[in-house]
Amino acid sequence: MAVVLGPNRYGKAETRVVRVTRDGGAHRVKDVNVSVALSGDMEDVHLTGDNAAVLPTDSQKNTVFAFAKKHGIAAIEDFGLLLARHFVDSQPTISHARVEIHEYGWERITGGHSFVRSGGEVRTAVVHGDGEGGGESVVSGLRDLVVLNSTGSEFHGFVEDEYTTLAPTGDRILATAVTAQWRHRGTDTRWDDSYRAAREALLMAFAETHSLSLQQTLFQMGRRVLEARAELCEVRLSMPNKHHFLVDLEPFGMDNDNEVYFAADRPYGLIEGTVRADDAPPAPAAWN
Ligand SMILES: O=c1[nH]c(=O)c2[nH]c(=O)[nH]c2[nH]1
Repeated sequence: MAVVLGPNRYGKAETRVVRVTRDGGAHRVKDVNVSVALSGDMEDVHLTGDNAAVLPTDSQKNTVFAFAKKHGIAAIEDFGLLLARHFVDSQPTISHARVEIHEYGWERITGGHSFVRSGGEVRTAVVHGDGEGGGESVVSGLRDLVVLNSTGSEFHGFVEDEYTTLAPTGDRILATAVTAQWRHRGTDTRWDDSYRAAREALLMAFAETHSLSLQQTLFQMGRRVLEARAELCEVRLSMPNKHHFLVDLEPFGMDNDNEVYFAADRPYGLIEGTVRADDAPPAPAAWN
């Protein structure tokens, strides 16, 4: 039996960078978490310990900080593309770069330099690049977008076996924390506009769908994003069903007309799916 090296990659994960841009007294803050993973000519380092092809992960981290200073951080997709191109184009031993960036939003409170962390959600981007002339792909998205409908949600007509105790309902709370990724057809995109519109489409679809299941809501959310944005071709959604159970108040002589709920944190149903345009090109590296 011969033993061979399989697919591999390496890089500095989770470099946390805060970039302050000072326009006079009005500051702007970009708060990001950058993970780089490089691959290429890495047989020797694994098989013999020869590091001649290895750009240290420490240098990768330093590059992230230096690029934040030199180029600033515009849309995280732009910053990811800059870094991916740099690593592949400057290093003969590196043929592919993956850069994943998470962004934490800050809103100005008052004056020029006081901020409050906005929402709980995190904006995400994954960029893959093979260097100049090679393929590039971008997947954008968000995590932890927490939403709740206090009515407009039903769940009934489901399978009932000998273990089913769930009562059908015509009116329940529907709540979830959306993780979504959407893939771009190309890289010539106004990333911030695209992100804002996709996020808005997700929210509007969640709010406006009279839901018969979280699965149905999921499909409507993905569909709305694709219908709103021609530059996008596929949406992947992962949504925990954050169950809210009506509390039995009868022992206290009170009724409960959908007013008092117990918000359970676990277990939760986990509803996941992708919604695709029927002309979507084959999925690129950033998607998988
Ligand atoms: O929207 C729902 N989908 C399910 O598949 C499911 N299963 C369950 O117990 N409650 C729910 N709700």
